[in-house]
Amino acid sequence: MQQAAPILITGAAQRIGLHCAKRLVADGYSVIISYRSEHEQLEQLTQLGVTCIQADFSCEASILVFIEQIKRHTSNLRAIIHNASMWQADNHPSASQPLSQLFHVHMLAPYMINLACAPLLEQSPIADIIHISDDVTRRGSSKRIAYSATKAGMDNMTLSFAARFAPKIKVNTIAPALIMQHPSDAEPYLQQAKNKSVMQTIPGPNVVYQTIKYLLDCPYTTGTTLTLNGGRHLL
Ligand SMILES: NC(=O)C1=CN([C@@H]2O[C@H](COP(=O)(O)OP(=O)(O)OC[C@H]3O[C@@H](n4cnc5c(N)ncnc54)[C@H](OP(=O)(O)O)[C@@H]3O)[C@@H](O)[C@H]2O)C=CC1
Ligand SMILES: Nc1nc2c(c(=O)[nH]1)N=C([C@H](O)[C@@H](O)CO)CN2
Repeated sequence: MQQAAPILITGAAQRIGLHCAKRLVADGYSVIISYRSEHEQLEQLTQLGVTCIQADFSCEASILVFIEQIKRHTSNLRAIIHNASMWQADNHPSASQPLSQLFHVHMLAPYMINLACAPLLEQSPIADIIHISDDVTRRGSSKRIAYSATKAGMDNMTLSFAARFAPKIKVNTIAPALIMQHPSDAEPYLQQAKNKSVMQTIPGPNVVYQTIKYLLDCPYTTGTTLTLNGGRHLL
């Protein structure tokens, strides 16, 4: 009897991806994650039965290696969630480095993985690709031009892949604003961030999981961006 098709979530050894991987396991899904660097949570994920595959998407060759590892591990997939990301500023000695690095992780890796793994998704009666983008693409970012531009490229890929893969595979974007803080974030920064939305809160990672579950469960939503920004666009 074929095992339930796993869900692949990239960059899930910490923070939002880790929370969503654990919730997917708790909800009965088989889960594969990618991770770039070692995290203490990897042992707990492994004990939960999660397959953890090391991958650095900053070069094409390592993306290809990762794809081969996925194909060796499973012949089918329920969903792919492209969560891996760097919140990188533009102030780098090499002018090209931020855009090149962020292009690889936010666009080239999802593009290559989607094309190569579509046949695995098509083995599932219902299949999803979810790009985790950022609400910042609505306005751009003066300090993170490369980050915002490559996330916008991811948004556009949602439209193209949704048209290409329908009706077997749904393709959607989740566009969060501030979801969870960093340990280094000071209270004045956090209060300033809360004031940027009418909801005046930092919701935590479960709102992303709730949105993922909606997309997994809804058979009719594709080519859509679901915004999780507390109403920032209203201010
Ligand atoms: N946190 C928030 O408030 C918001 C998050 N988002 C988006 O939500 C998603 C999850 O956010 P968050 O959990 O904070 O993300 P993180 O910044 O924690 O990044 C998630 C993972 O991506 C991995 N990663 C980074 N670069 C690469 C690479 N080149 N190859 C492979 N993996 C890589 C990191 O690995 P490593 O641990 O080795 O660095 C990290 O574990 C992201 O796409 C983010 O852009 C959008 C808006 C707000
Ligand atoms: N890869 C990441 N992208 C983003 C992060 C993050 O921590 N990692 N955080 C944000 C927040 O909205 C920003 O306010 C800083 O926490 C945006 N994207």
